[in-house]
Amino acid sequence: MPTEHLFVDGALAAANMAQRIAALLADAIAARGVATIALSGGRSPKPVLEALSQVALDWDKVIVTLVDERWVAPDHADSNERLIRENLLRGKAAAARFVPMKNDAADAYAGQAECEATFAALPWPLDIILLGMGEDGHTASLFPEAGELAEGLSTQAHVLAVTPPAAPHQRMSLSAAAILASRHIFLQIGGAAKKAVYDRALAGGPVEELPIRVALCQHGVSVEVWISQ
Ligand SMILES: O=C1O[C@H](COP(=O)(O)O)[C@@H](O)[C@H](O)[C@H]1O
Repeated sequence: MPTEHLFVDGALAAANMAQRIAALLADAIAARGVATIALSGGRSPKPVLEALSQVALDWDKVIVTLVDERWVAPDHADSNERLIRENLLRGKAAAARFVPMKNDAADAYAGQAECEATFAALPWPLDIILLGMGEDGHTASLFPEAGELAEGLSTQAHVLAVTPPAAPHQRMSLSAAAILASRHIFLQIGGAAKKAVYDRALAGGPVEELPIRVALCQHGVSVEVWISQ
């Protein structure tokens, strides 16, 4: 069972979560000299990224990367890299090393081999993976009904290119195996609709129906779920 943190206020959840993440990053630096965190994009992480950017930490020893990316230019409004650069990699956190998923390939499929080489060179297991979840139960870019879902759930590669069935842009996503090659998984759940999906995912069923079950229905990695209204 995941550990649940319940908040009525999203800002309070973000502030507490940032402190918890910073403490784990500091522990990792103390233990191994380096800390690694892979972050989600979308709307949910912005407040926690802003809070984290103001925390005092040996940020020059922190590697920041993504759990998924939309295959758009890094200055595009939908770019997850842009979200991280604008909200986390500033202030105290400006010294962190950012490893992008997006490269210069024309599409995500053409960029997959280079991205895999980049991710294979990271120090696994990653210390923290911060997941989001869509109301369709997708996490990272492991979408229900995507043509690449079976591959994403079974491959031992770190990343794969994905075409979402009902969302814009080709994606690059961590595989299920890479998500579970981590020391701590955090999941952000905001609002009643996502909470209902989360409850359904916890109740059990096929991972293909709600891919967030990759993180929730396993016993190898500790999972903290941060829930706000
Ligand atoms: O497309 C994506 O969606 C999920 C959820 O995003 P949110 O806007 O509902 O928070 C996100 O976790 C993922 O990284 C992103 O690429």
